[in-house]
Amino acid sequence: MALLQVDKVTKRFGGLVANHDVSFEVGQEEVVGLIGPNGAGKTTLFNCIAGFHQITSGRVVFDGRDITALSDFQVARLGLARTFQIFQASGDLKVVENVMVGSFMRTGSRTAARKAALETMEFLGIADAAKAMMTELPVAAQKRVALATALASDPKLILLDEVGAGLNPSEIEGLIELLRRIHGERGVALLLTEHVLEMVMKLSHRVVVLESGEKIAEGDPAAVVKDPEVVRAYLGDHYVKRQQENGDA
Ligand SMILES: Nc1ncnc2c1ncn2[C@@H]1O[C@H](COP(=O)(O)OP(=O)(O)OP(=O)(O)O)[C@@H](O)[C@H]1O
Repeated sequence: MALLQVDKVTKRFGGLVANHDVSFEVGQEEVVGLIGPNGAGKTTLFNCIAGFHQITSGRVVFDGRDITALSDFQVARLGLARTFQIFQASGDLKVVENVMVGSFMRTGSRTAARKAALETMEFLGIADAAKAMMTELPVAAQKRVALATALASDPKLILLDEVGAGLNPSEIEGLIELLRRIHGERGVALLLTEHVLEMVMKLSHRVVVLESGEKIAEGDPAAVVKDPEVVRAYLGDHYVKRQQENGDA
């Protein structure tokens, strides 16, 4: 059985339908990309899955359990972690204290939470920054702290909301490597929404495409980016032309 089942999810805000009848699955240890133009409904769908929004209709099943009616906190406790588009770390806290917010999902002990946070930071190569204040870190390091906070909760699945935004090409490469390690060495499944297509293409086993709240395509990343419907709705002809010039198509 799939780790995550999104089953005919619809989310309305008053008269606006942000997600309409969206269904897809994420397998155990799979990496799935969720792409689409601005306003397509990607973040809303994340919020529906993670228990931040009450969905209008449909069902979300995680690890064999119907989580549709659960709160964000209950969902996180079951092993479904997320990062936010804008990282809401507290600037008043040290880096390690931010990461402990994640480890407190698993333990009530401050000592154990601190130990788990430090181990996770070691794994992600940011142990040196443990005592720094969040505000002292550059953007790329803050993204790693966001990942560490999610990973410290010992999740089965992490939802990544535009973690590549604001990073330069070499920082993107570093992030891709890190996500590969989180997936490969920790066996964590990933669902990522991302406008940095290179990340989606390099990491995903499968891609789901949303437009105006509806799923318009799903499949192998290389095939999906050639789908005429996806080109029309999201990528544009210039993307296909550039790929052809690079000999990738
Ligand atoms: N809390 C809300 N109340 C009302 N409308 C909302 C709310 N959140 C999102 N929307 C609307 O739902 C639609 C989908 O927005 P959403 O942020 O999910 O898209 P997105 O695909 O994540 O976009 P982007 O790529 O720009 O982040 C938009 O029309 C947006 O204005």
